[in-house]
Amino acid sequence: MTRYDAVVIGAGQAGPSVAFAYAAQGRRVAVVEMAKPGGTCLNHGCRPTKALRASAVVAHSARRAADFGVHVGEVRVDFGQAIGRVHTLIDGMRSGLQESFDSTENLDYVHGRARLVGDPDGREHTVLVTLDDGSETELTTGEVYLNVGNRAAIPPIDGLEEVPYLTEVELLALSELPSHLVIVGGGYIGLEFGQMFRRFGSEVTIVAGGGIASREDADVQQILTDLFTDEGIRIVAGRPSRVSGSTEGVSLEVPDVGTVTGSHLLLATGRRSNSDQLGPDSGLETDDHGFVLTDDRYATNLPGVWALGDVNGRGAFTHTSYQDGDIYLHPPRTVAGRVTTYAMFTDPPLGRVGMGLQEARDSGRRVLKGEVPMSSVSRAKLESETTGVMRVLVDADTEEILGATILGLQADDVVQVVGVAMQAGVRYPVLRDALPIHPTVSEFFPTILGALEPLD
Ligand SMILES: Cc1cc2nc3c(=O)[nH]c(=O)nc-3n(C[C@H](O)[C@H](O)[C@H](O)COP(=O)(O)OP(=O)(O)OC[C@H]3O[C@@H](n4cnc5c(N)ncnc54)[C@H](O)[C@@H]3O)c2cc1C
Ligand SMILES: NC(=O)c1ccc[n+]([C@@H]2O[C@H](COP(=O)([O-])OP(=O)(O)OC[C@H]3O[C@@H](n4cnc5c(N)ncnc54)[C@H](O)[C@@H]3O)[C@@H](O)[C@H]2O)c1
Repeated sequence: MTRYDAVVIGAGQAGPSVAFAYAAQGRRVAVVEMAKPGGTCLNHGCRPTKALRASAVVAHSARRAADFGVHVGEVRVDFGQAIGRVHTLIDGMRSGLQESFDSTENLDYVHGRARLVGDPDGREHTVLVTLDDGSETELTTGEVYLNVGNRAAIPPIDGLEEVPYLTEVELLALSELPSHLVIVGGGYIGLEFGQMFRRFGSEVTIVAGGGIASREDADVQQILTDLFTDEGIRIVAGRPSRVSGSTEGVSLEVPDVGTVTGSHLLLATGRRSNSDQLGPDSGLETDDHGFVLTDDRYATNLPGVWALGDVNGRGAFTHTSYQDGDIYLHPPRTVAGRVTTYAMFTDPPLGRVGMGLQEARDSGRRVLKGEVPMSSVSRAKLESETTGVMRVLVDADTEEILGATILGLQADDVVQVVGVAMQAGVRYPVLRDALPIHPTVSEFFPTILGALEPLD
């Protein structure tokens, strides 16, 4: 048994910063990680996918090069080389993080699966760690930081246990390009991977319950549907009822649609909390989805146990998880009132913050809407990237900015202008009257906010 001042479970986005800060203060800290340091984002999430996306964007640009007067000859994608580049980048980042753990005084990095036996009085919690050789070690502490994240949710489809299927983890481990990738799920993961693999040369079919990007405004769904269809991706609206093996690889029965076949099957139907990995004796209170309930400074129902990152259900992104650690380390900051800005990295990307159209209609407020199609934005025209729309919603009475939806060139960065304004509580005339740079996408905010109309 070893005693620590604090134990961090999960080396994802939030826990390491808490561990490094405590170790620097001379406190004795253990970080327990069952997989690889860096969690989902570094190993099979944001970073490898955005590195791979860069290859897909280059392939797409090369195919369009002649439109810009540049002649490159036949475009051939070497998937092995593209994924090799990803692994080199990620391996380098991961070893940098591992070195930081290994070289930090007062910090022990423990590789194993942790179970929590929470002390309801908060005096002494026990963390039981199953090590790689199957043995168990016991850590005791007065402070536990849970940073255990999420994993892919596997949908209940008949026959699934009899066919090989992939989540993002196995997809990113492939060294050969699938000839036909069937993706179940039309959310962020399904769309980002679907477009990339199509651009690498796979046939791609997306089977999406509720259609693609189903949480977004209807026009955004339509633009993305048209874009994906134009790129040769087949979109099937429905939920598979049965999966089986076929000569090609897999075969899915989709009610009212028929049979969909492909060589590989990727499941991207949402995430589930890893709180169950902490064992049955944690004593933690969770909601119906397994997210650990916390107050605005991440305290759980167990005194001396805090939950940071995806596992607290207050965000589902690397930036929200990382910021949880930062907020926790800087009292009296709290997560209350956080404005979450986020992006889906299709090409072009979708940038989002605050309300969409339906939420604004349902809000009971008097809402004004300003929008322009990307085809009117000079920068987009100059770069021949005119797909998309820019939209901002504001409250007619209070002049609050309620939300923005930007699908188009550089939307992942551009939307942050609105996100910062919302977080700062800026009223829309301030953004309308600010001086933007020409020719940028952001220069259209004054135009949009100068021509607001009532939301129908
Ligand atoms: C394909 C994909 C693409 C994504 N792209 C983006 C993006 O572009 N931008 C973005 O902001 N977000 C993106 N995300 C989401 C982002 O990766 C997560 O929101 C983020 O990683 C959450 O961080 P976290 O620290 O809360 O958890 P995680 O990063 O998941 O870390 C949790 C860690 O806890 C460990 N763990 C769990 N249980 C135990 C246990 N019992 N014992 C020991 N260790 C344990 C896990 O092994 C893991 O390493 C993407 C996700 C996926 C899957
Ligand atoms: N760019 C980013 O920030 C980024 C990228 C990827 C993932 N992520 C994070 O990961 C999370 C999970 O992404 P995701 O794409 O797996 O989930 P999601 O919740 O975004 O989308 C899942 C989709 O699958 C559909 N679906 C569910 N069950 C189905 C079934 N049985 N058959 C057919 N369709 C079904 C749903 O209708 C939904 O549209 C995101 O919410 C996000 O937080 C973020």
